[in-house]
Amino acid sequence: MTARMSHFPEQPPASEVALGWCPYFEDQLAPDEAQLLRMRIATVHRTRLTARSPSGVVRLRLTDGTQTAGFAVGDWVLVDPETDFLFRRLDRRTLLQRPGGGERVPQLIAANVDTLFIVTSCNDEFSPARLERYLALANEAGTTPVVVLTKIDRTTDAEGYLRQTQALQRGLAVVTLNAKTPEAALTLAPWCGAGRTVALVGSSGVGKSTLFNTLAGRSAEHAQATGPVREADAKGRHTTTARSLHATVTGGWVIDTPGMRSLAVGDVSAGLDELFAEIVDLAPRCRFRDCTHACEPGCAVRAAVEAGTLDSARLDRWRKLSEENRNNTAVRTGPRGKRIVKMPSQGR
Ligand SMILES: Nc1nc2c(ncn2[C@@H]2O[C@H](COP(=O)(O)OP(=O)(O)OP(=O)(O)O)[C@@H](O)[C@H]2O)c(=O)[nH]1
Ligand SMILES: [Zn+2]
Repeated sequence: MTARMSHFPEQPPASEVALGWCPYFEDQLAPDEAQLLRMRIATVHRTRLTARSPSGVVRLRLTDGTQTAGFAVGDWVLVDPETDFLFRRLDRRTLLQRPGGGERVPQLIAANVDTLFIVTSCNDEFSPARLERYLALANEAGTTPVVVLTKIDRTTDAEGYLRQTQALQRGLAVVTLNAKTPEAALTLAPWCGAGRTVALVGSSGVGKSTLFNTLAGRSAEHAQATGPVREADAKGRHTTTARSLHATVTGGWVIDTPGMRSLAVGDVSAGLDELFAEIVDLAPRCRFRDCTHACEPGCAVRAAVEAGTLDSARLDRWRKLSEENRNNTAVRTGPRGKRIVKMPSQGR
């Protein structure tokens, strides 16, 4: 695969499909909605929304009482071509959000992200427990997690980090790279092709900004271009706004919002069953249906630990996360009718 480096400065997408439009959204259209523009939310502000289409970025006109907090960067919306009035938002394929406590509504971070790059380094920062929390978050949001192990140039044991990471979830994609080299964009290209949307999460200092600049085709000298840009609003005035939906050098999109960067590990944690599938699979073989795999006789999970086929540290981490999950479940209904499960913001 060859990276198209000509995307800098940012080109508008060639088509809606190149912007991420797919049958999932097409199927939601009523016959009389065919003439409406399909646009993707690029920025969300307190009182205004901007959206992107192959013809450029516009500030949407909103009917009185529209709550911008109900929109996320990456959302698909239908827009009146004559007036730029926002008609309606389409259902999301995936949603990353920070649950609000008590009466507070959840804060929407990014929608329709296909792949969540979970970034960590091949050094002391590496932590299976932290990665598992991010994996639970990605699973819950409906995005495909890919673990990106950076600073491969600083370790002699890249294989070891790779092996430990692959053991964390069945079928998990893991890549190793030096984020500072241009080849990093090629390594990530399989997830960043035309119409694909990605986002980056991870602790401070693991290389997210470096990777973002590589993906968006920005050299270190132009890195400040990731900050606020001046943009003409509907009345022609210039306002400062942080662009949040950026073209990648391989034809995809990378979402970068402040909320994305600080997405706390442990804000969300369903997706645990997908993460700990090997334990879920063993559980029906336990003598008791409600076995907690702690001290019950006839426990197939503990038998697997004794037989050496299941790591006891892994079982400990499963227990800890599941317990937190039970103690902190906020019973609410998610956007797709899914239960949203809240965990305390441990380790923040
Ligand atoms: N040697 C090496 N250095 C790297 C690599 N990735 C990042 N760095 C360096 O690590 C430091 C931190 O990288 P950033 O990209 O700023 O990390 P970040 O995750 O964006 O950090 P925050 O902005 O604090 O969240 C910088 O000095 C990078 O140049 C890598 O793969 N190899
Ligand atoms: Zn058991």
